[in-house]
Amino acid sequence: MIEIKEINIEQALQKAKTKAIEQGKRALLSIAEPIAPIDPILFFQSGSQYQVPRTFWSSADHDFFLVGIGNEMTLHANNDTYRQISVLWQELLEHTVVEHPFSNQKVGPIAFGGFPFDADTNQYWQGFEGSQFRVPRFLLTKDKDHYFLTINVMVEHDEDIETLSAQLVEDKQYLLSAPFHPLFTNAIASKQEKQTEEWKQLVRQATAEIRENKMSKVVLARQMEVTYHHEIVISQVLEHLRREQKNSYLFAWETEDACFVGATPERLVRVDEQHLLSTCLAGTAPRGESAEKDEQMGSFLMNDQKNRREHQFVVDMIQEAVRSFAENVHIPDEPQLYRLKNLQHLYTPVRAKLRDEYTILDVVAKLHPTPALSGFPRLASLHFIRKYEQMQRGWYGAPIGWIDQDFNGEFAVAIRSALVNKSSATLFAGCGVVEDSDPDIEFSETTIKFTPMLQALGGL
Ligand SMILES: C=C(O[C@H]1C=CC=C(C(=O)O)[C@@H]1O)C(=O)O
Ligand SMILES: [Mg+2]
Repeated sequence: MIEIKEINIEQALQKAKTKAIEQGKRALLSIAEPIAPIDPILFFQSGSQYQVPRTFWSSADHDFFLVGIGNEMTLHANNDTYRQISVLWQELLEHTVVEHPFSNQKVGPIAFGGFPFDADTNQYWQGFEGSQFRVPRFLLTKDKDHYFLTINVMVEHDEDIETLSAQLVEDKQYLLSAPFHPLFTNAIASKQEKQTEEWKQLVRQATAEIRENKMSKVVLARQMEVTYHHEIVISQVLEHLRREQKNSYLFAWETEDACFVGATPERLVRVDEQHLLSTCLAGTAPRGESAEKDEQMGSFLMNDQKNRREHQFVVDMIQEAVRSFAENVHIPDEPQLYRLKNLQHLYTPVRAKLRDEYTILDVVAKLHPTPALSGFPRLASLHFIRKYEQMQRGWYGAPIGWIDQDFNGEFAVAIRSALVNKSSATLFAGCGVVEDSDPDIEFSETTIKFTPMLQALGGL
């Protein structure tokens, strides 16, 4: 059995080598095969053995996972990031040999990555400069009950195929059969919310500027620093998030010494064969302790003018943007409730048919940042954030997701997240400030928004 697969890998490698010789440039080989069921988090954990960057993605219903081990190729763009990533991806695909028969599955060449919140500031986190998309060497796809392993490997014109093939088979076997390492709880050493009084003062300043008509809404973020007694184990964090944060995308993006990880409820856009799904998610209330209280909180949220306004800015903007490149746009008139473990939000789905001349990256470029993350109007609110917010957003609040070779894919907005660095973590939370925002209420809204990550990291 194994022998047959080895021969297949060798044959495929040979094909890629021939392409590399023909094109005078190394070629990417992408081969995929069905595999026995394996837990995506276990697969992610197995990758820690190799000290290579890992990536993790789960859809909000936790039915679809993409887990990457290693970094075979990075697409990196600093300027004109959306277009550049699109061009780099197309170029790479032209040098790719795809060997698998699964046309309806999300396997083969897939790039997973993110954009910075504000590409125009150059205030990046270390290791998260610009926009980066990664084609992992090993990619696990779990689509409901179907499991696949893709191997992506760059092949040189003079590649030693026998050696490379043996290495790939050995690594693959390790990754698919690694033992489960027991998880432990990260113990918290210290916790500090940054500049809380200054932050409330900034909310006051924002409401004042809104009343002066300088803008209508601005989303202000704050951060919390937490340190632990041990190095944080990302698979442990993901396991906790998978258990506790239903209705949320799970993501992790590792660099050499950091990891950006989170569980966000906010879809930016999904495109599947030009079927577009976007989401307006803004306006927040806590969950009630009893069913009755929860209902009360929900109906308060549905009827609260402040939250409805916060939400409507997002609906209006996304509606206008989607209409500019799609047909058959469907948007319900009224929002509904989107319930999470610690919070409930106002939610409006947007469905449309993307015109053929556009791809998901055009949509991301146009939608980000929505008024759920910057405010409205976009430029005035971004100006306020750039000038006054006392932190670097980096990839927080920015699009994170994946694209396949046909430009199908999905992007979430990276909120409810943390930047983890060995034994410390920076958590992020923001909220929409409108004319009648109360600084104390906005402050407690952001406090609740820290909770999911704080719990997952072991800090509560
Ligand atoms: C900016 C965040 O949330 C946004 C998404 C949903 C609801 C929001 C709100 O009600 O303020 C925010 O716009 C965050 O969680 O960091
Ligand atoms: Mg809010």
